Amino acid sequence: MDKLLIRGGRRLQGEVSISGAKNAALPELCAALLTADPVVLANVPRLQDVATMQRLIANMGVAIERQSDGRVHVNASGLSTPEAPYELVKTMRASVLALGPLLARFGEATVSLPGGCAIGSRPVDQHIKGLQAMGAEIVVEHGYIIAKLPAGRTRLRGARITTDMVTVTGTENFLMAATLAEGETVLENAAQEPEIVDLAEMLIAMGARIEGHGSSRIRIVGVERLHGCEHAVVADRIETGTFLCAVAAAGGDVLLRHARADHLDAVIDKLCEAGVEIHSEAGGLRVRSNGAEQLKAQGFRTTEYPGFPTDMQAQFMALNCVAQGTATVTETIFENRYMHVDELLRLGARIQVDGRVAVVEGLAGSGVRLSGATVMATDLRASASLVIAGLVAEGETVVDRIYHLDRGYDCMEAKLRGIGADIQRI
Ligand SMILES: CC(=O)N[C@H]1[C@@H](OP(=O)(O)OP(=O)(O)OC[C@H]2O[C@@H](n3ccc(=O)[nH]c3=O)[C@H](O)[C@@H]2O)O[C@H](CO)[C@@H](O)[C@@H]1O
Ligand SMILES: C=C(OP(=O)(O)O)C(=O)O
Repeated sequence: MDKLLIRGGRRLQGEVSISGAKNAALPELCAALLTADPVVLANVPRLQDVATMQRLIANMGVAIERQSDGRVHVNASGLSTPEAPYELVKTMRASVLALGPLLARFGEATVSLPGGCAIGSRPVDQHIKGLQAMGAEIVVEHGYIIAKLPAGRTRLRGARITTDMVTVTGTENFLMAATLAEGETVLENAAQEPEIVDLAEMLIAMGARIEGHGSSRIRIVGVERLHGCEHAVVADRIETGTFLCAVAAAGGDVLLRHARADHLDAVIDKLCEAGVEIHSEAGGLRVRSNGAEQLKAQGFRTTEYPGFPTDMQAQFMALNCVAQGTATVTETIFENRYMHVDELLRLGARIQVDGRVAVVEGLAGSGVRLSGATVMATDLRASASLVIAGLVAEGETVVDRIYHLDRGYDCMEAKLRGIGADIQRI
């Protein structure tokens, strides 16, 4: 099983190319199931979840092929099996995104309850409730969501859907399902993440009638059919934020090519308050830092977009561990997203967790540094936080179970090595 060996203490210098967003590419691959025409997705990141989604879609009888230039061609004209079996979805939350498109185009879908990061119980009750409001008959049996249209109906019907909480993949499922439904669907309390906007733009390019994406109220008027399109996946704001934290902690001067500051305001504001220099320039985002010793730890509270993303909580916490002062972090989205804390403690971090609140006492100025050790990745962003900690720890850090990291980062260690980190896969 692969591990990462990191020798800490190197400054980071040069350029990194930010890949397409995992959390946009995955729904967009599912959106290709909504049409029998060819769809081409460009800027698709090379990562395990995308490979899993490709297998899942191919298993339905769909032609799907990745080209060497990062384009993925999908042709769902021959889709024969509207099913997502457990074996293929157990590692990936986003597999639930097959439900809306399959139901909308074929009137039936059988999708295993999804896996993904074990950061909370992560039910899909809102997805089911919303699709039921659109006329689907749904039962959950033997670990599968089995959905179909009632006898005599060929299309979902538009509905007003108000979810109990803001849900990203829930909003994406309803958005995709509603494009082919009869009549108007209004999504209240919709997620506003850039990945939702990117998906909506792709659907509009396929002929969908959508307005309000990027706000909490999205209106969709269903059409009878969608056509093919070519769409480029938006840059990954979480990969961007991860590299910003890595450079902030290790110190250095790096250009993040293709990165978009406008999708990461909450994180960039905190990094600037900490003392990191970040500005947009031709081709991307420039980050400069004199290293964590010079930075001030920052408190934050994770919330839905445009607030501080839960997917950046672990990486920013690693930075706080080595900065000056004490900071309070509150995780409001997932009830079990502090699994990196025990591993950071193994490296010598000072963190106390009480429920959803973590108090981090930064080591800068204390005369003590993080010291390299063997740690275990427990989920995707936890893995990234351990890599950041390893970049600044004294001596060697070995991060075990990096299959979590490979789920969601495109060649992370190669990109870090390219800017001077001493990191290798063993
Ligand atoms: C593939 C993908 O895009 N994953 C992202 C997506 O996950 P995902 O879409 O799974 O997260 P949600 O936005 O749905 O979850 C938000 C909260 O709502 C709860 N909930 C959600 C749906 C539901 O039916 N019932 C329910 O109780 C969840 O348990 C969680 O506490 O958004 C999360 C929040 O920004 C990110 O951390 C994930 O990276
Ligand atoms: C939690 C994440 O992914 P997933 O929803 O796919 O588990 C993530 O991307 O940080």
